[in-house]
Amino acid sequence: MTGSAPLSTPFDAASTAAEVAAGLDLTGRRAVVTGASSGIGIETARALAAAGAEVTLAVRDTEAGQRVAKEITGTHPGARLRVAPLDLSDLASVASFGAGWEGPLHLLVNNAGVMATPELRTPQGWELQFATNHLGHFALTTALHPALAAAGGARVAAVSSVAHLDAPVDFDDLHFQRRPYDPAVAYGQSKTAVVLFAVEAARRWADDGITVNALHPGAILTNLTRHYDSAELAAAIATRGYTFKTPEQGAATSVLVAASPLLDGVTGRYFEDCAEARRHTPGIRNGVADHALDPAAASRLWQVGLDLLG
Ligand SMILES: NC(=O)c1ccc[n+]([C@@H]2O[C@H](COP(=O)([O-])OP(=O)(O)OC[C@H]3O[C@@H](n4cnc5c(N)ncnc54)[C@H](O)[C@@H]3O)[C@@H](O)[C@H]2O)c1
Repeated sequence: MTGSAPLSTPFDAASTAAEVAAGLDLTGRRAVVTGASSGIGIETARALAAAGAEVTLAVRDTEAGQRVAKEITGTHPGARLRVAPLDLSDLASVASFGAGWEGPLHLLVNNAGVMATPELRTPQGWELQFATNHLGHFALTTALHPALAAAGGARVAAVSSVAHLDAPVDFDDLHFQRRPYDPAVAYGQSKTAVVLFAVEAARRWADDGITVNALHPGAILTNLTRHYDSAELAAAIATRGYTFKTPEQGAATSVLVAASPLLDGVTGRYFEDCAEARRHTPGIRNGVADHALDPAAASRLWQVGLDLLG
């Protein structure tokens, strides 16, 4: 993030993934979309495939992934889709996905996520939202780094959330062993970690030609919110001044960040509604928190990830 005005594009909150992808020719590009069996991930994969990319749907449930691949091929008969198993909360599964990847990878969309799940921890005892939303994607992206570097000009889109505004990373209690568990704070912390990951990866991988940006897709009714009380959710959305988008609109910023030439060379930034977000000011609808762009926290989190993953 520079001191200059935030980067804008001809697209906005109402734009759809198809509109952002229109005119793009991604023929010959290989893309991975995590969590592409549901919600925003489906529409991200659809738009990238429609633009000619070969898209791997990296999913926990491969039967669901196959159903989505079939449905996308129905709407776009030329779509080139693969389905591969990936469970981000299981490091062996992430390692297996990374080891199985052959050749360059041009576009990686770290889209999968969980929110306020009934299960709170992984078998290692890690807080599940942090482990899935951040650590799993950290492990995946670092495992795929050679493939990204080999692509020349690869892009990583890291799907965060406006919820990052609610919680910096608490380095003294990442897994809620000292403080009472609060699912919303845990989700917010995990999404701050996603932005910090983008900041640090952008810095580390600039010489490899890899750009890494984070984004908030908007508020979209998907399976994500199924563990949440709907009245509580609607109130939280209204308090923030948001209205709901469709999944097609929700995928627009992911497609912009992953593939649009409008963002060539742009790295380490945070986008929302198809534009770079302003620094957050309390009381104003959107923005990115200072705690999510802090280079010292980004560097520290990277080391924490390496230590946790061994
Ligand atoms: N829907 C919203 O309002 C909203 C708002 C802000 C951010 N987001 C973010 O957008 C992304 C997509 O969310 P969505 O709304 O489409 O939700 P969704 O629940 O419809 O999709 C999430 C996907 O992630 C997958 N996933 C969950 N845990 C996984 C794991 N351990 N390994 C692999 N895949 C896993 C799910 O199977 C699903 O396919 C998430 O990162 C979410 O946090 C969503």
